[in-house]
Amino acid sequence: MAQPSTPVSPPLKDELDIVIPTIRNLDFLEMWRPFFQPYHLIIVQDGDPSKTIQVPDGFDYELYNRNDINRILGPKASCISFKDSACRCFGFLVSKKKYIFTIDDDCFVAKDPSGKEINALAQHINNLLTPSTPFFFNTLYDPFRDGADFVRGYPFSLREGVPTAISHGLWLNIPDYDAPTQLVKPRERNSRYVDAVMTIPKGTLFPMCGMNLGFNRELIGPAMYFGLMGDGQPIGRYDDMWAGWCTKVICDHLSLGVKTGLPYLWHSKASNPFVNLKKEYKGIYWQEEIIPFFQSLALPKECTSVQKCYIELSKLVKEKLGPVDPYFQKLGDAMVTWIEAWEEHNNPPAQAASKPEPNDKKDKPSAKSK
Ligand SMILES: O=c1ccn([C@@H]2O[C@H](COP(=O)(O)OP(=O)(O)O[C@H]3O[C@@H](CO)[C@H](O)[C@H]3O)[C@@H](O)[C@H]2O)c(=O)[nH]1
Ligand SMILES: [Mn+2]
Repeated sequence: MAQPSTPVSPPLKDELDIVIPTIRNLDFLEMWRPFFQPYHLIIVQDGDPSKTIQVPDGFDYELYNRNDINRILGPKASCISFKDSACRCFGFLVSKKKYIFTIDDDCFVAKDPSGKEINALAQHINNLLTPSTPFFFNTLYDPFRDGADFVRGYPFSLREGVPTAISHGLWLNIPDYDAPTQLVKPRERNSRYVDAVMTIPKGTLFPMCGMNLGFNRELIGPAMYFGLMGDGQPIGRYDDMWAGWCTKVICDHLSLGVKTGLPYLWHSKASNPFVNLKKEYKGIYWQEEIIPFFQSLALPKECTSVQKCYIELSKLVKEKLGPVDPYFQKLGDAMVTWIEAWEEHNNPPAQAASKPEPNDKKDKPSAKSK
């Protein structure tokens, strides 16, 4: 007699949080319910904290607004952006899980060329649980994928690969273009589905987009700071780019891997290119100085942890980019504040026996699932 099959637990069910920055409603979750419902959500509500964001029933979540961020971080809340999707990194900081998947609230389930709905989360998990190959490019792309392998001439000494820290997914429909490109190509849509995952080679930077992103929080979390953007800042929409450049140079230094390609999701909403231009324009010319800075960066061998790398990076940002604009002095300081906040919430000093238990009411979210 056939044995009843034991239900298979969703992969990393208790080891992964889904972080969503939002200024809108969260109806998009209905389409993701089959894939997301087993997982815990961390919702970072940006903008007016007095606004109530409805979370569809049946999801396990905690929701933080700006009042929570200020209460939980105190003065260190100054490093968390306001009125920019950069606020999502607060969710990375308060998570207690090993893995993070972050997604924008205008991103939906896409279909692959066969018409099958894509479980983007499962693909990110697979990307993160299989090694990367940053030191030698495999021309058949991801060698750890079913039906592929290392090609002839690939050194056997390199075939073990390295741990994967980041999985960068892509988008059908509205591509993540900058404002000038959006302005000249307002109707361009991405319909090209490229069935590939590849490791971004060591020494190569890339424009990391935050709308469909997975990462191993234990390997690279302290460097996933999305910078000072939005309200009160001279720049916006470079949050994920900044985090991508910082994390990539640190991954290269620590021999960790970054993958890009599958999974795709369906990006539905084109933000206003004129508004975006106002947010981006300084970044468009600053990056001509920022990229050579990251490309020429050499972190000392004494930097053996992400935190040490990041603190060293913050010093170099102030020293080398400070002359570009005083903003980078502020950003360098905010990078240090971020690490201090990260350590406070993730590696607190052992509580002396005599000290009272910390009042964890302080760290409670505004709202959470029933
Ligand atoms: O002030 C804000 C604005 C938006 N959000 C939330 O952030 C994401 C992305 O917002 P949106 O989809 O409107 O913007 P896009 O231009 O498509 O975003 C791309 O640019 C990057 C911006 O840095 C972003 O990562 C890319 O996807 C949504 O969830 C909004 O609700 C916010 O929190 N605060
Ligand atoms: Mn969007």
